Amino acid sequence: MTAEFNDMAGFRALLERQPDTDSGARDAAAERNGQLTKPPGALGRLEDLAIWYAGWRGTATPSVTAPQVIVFAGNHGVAARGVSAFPPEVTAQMVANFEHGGAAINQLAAAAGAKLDVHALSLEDPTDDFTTGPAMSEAALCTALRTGWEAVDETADVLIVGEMGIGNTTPAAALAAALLGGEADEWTGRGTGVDDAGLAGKTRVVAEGLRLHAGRGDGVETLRRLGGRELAAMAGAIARARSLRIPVILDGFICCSAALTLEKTCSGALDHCVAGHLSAEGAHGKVLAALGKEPLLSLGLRLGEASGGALAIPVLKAAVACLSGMATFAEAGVSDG
Ligand SMILES: O=C(O)c1ccc[n+]([C@@H]2O[C@H](COP(=O)([O-])O)[C@@H](O)[C@H]2O)c1
Ligand SMILES: Cc1cc2nc[nH]c2cc1C
Repeated sequence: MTAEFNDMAGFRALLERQPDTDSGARDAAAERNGQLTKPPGALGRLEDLAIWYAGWRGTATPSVTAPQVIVFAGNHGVAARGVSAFPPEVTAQMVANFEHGGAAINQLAAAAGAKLDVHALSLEDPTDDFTTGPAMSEAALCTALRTGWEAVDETADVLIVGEMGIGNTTPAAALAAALLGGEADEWTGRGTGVDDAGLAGKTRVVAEGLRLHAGRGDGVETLRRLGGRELAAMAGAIARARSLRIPVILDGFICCSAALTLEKTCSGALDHCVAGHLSAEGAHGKVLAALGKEPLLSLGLRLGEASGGALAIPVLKAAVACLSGMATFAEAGVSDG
């Protein structure tokens, strides 16, 4: 569907009038969970996960049958500053690889029974280098937000968003630093594998960006100044999923920094999201802590492209299958405690 906003003010207004969880369905799911044939709490975090999902889907006995994974790709002016171990042309090359089925996410999405969509955002036109000015105009930001918004399949029952963008751990670090505070070096890491000199240069680039843009506006304005097209598209898709009451599994550091811009614009904007995994990029854990989200998995991944989110789909499916499919003590004739 066509997005319901034309400018940043319209997007902010939309974030403020998003639907909330269905507390009746959530409470009914919690009630049902308490009657299932297991000691109380014995399924650990799977129980909270399934109850959370039930609330967003509006039923005490939901199912997960239509997961959608979307990978957004973008290029970054700041990549010219030598912040990545790989050259910018790899972004478009990897998009071709996604389209030919050769990337990790093709296998992970298929293994999880998810549909995979890929959206490349103006790869031939990188964002502006944020050390010299804002990364994007308002129009460019809104075009990217709308790409994300319109990419969400209304019939999906869980959404995973991820990204591909050489250099994008630099804007992700800059966004996290600008919105959460602290020095640049607390937020930069090796990304695709920069060496010590590369990491030092990347940290200087983030510090330059912070001097120019930190404290100049809310999450959406900071996204315009320090973000990138694929980050904005992820934010737009996360917001659209909320409007459709589609729960979201977040991916790694770049995905969560993009999501953070929504939370900083409108508190509670990520209530329909869970953290799929903990990335090996060190600052990811700090972003998740700031968001109050505990990752479902911790497998040492630092790939992006929605990989950690996709890996969490089977965990969600299993949690929801238990909630909806298990027998109660009464049904099974098992004595409760
Ligand atoms: O998801 C993560 O936590 C993650 C951590 C490190 C790297 N990446 C991926 O690597 C690329 C960014 O790394 P870099 O070094 O080019 O900034 C981008 O395509 C991301 O998908 C992703
Ligand atoms: C090869 C490659 C694949 C990726 N997938 C996500 N980010 C990536 C970065 C590189 C360099």
